[in-house]
Amino acid sequence: MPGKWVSVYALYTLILYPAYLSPLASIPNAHWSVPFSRFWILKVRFERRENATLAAVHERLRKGGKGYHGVVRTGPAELSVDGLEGVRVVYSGGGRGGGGWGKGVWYGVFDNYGVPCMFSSKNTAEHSARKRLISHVYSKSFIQSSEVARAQAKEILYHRLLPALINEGGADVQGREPHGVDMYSIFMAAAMDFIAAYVFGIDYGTNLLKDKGYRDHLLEMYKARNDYGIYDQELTWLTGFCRKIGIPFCPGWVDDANRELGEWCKRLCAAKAESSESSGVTGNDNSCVVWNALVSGLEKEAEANGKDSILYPTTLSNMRLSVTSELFDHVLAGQETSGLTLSYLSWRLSQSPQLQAELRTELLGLTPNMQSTNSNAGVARMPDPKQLDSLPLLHAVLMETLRLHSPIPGPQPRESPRQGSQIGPYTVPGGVRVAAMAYTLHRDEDVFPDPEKWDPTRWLSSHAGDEEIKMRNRQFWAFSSGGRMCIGSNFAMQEMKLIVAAIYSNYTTHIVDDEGMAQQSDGYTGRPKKERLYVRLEKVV
Ligand code: HEM
Repeated sequence: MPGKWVSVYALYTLILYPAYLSPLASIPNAHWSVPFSRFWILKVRFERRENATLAAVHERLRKGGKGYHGVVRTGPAELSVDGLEGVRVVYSGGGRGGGGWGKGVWYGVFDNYGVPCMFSSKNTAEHSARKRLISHVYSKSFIQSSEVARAQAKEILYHRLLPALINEGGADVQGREPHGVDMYSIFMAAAMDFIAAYVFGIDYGTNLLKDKGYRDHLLEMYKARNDYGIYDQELTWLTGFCRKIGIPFCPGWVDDANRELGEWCKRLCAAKAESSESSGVTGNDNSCVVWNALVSGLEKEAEANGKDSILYPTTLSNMRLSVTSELFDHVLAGQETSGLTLSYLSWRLSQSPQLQAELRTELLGLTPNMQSTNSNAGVARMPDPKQLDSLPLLHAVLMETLRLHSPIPGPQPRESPRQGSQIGPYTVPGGVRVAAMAYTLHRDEDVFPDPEKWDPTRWLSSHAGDEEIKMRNRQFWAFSSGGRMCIGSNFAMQEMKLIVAAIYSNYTTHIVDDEGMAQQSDGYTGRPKKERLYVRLEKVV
């Protein structure tokens, strides 16, 4: 008899409830099996085809018309949302139930040294307290007027980036045939040098543009870290269990790479901590803007609230590692995203000499412009950041690259608040994993016609109406949105514009070997298949 009741209970909990009675049962399924099991979505994820698959599901349902409200069920307690309404509810706390959409265990892999950083912190209130400490130094007005950021950019662009293009064989040098430079590697290095300088000061940051050997090693280690994170994110219980009983679930070299990267950042922090540099010296490229803001913010918080602070358990009680964990995240988050965007931008521009010529004309209108000529050789000329930011074509090529080749195209999962929420007509109970993707938002044909085409004119008022451009800006999601939106977006935009301006004011680029660039990986981050891009640089005179 008990066997009968067990069967009834199993039938109810495994079949009837999830498929017919759960509040999620009225949401269209991405696959018939999703109410009962995660098997389908895990398979799609591990085969690295989640973005394209979910985009096709949303597209099919949208075209079907009736009954589609931008929400698709992807697992027993998982949803995928597409469209601005879902994004507003999940990422900006709109709709019934308001805020409280937090991050779940999925982001635990971004804890460094076992200590959370802002990016991985789960509790919304704690996250806001962390963000408040440093968000001012990442604001657009602060960055545009920062003499420190300007001095650091000048050093990196003129004394590292432009020389590296020549040294690494990409640029014409009299008497030498250029064989092409790996711009992917160069851009990764430039992005790291920029963010590391802003965090630690120029001397205590990195110099990967010069140190190609360590750059290659670092990129290899980073790759290992990225490729295996998915196991911990999706099979958390299994990987935890395997660790407990001593069974390795990923190759030893992955753990070694993670450990070495962690030690590398600890060394950067230790060197900074031991330095005698005083904070905030105007115009001194050795000022460590983010370090100063974070450390002084935490010290003030400790003084004001001590053990009562919301940051005490995870951060103030373990200051040194917490600071290291936070800054480690900034340098890694700031490197790959900007490096990928610049690589795709350069790849696209290299296919269009005409567009390069138009961009150069625009760049040479800067006062001063960044062209180095025989008469101004060796003079580092820095444009006004506001003027640089207002160049329409430069902005358009960057926005279009971030749209079509978003460095984070994949799902950004959040957990519905305990009290539940409402997305469109659907009631979503607490604890459901819900995610939107830049990949689908950026391919909405109504907003971006012919979405697979890289077309910067979509962003130009000379080619598109004001309302169209406004609509595109609203749908643009490369940096996410709401309280957990990218803190580095303004820094990234300025740094990338400076790098593009420095290169394209002086060179025309031609593709030598772009194998793999067209195959951007399908996952949380989108990297080109071969992780390299060889171009030849021709000096413009
Ligand atoms: C092209 C450049 C960049 C892109 C496209 C980008 C994109 C993003 C996205 C989509 C998120 C949200 C991810 C999620 O919630 O899963 C994010 C968060 C974040 N990004 Fe960026 N990012 C860029 C550059 C940077 C830079 C330069 C920094 C350096 C500080 C940075 C630091 C962060 C941090 C700390 C967060 C977590 C913010 C929070 O939780 O409040 N990013 N970024």
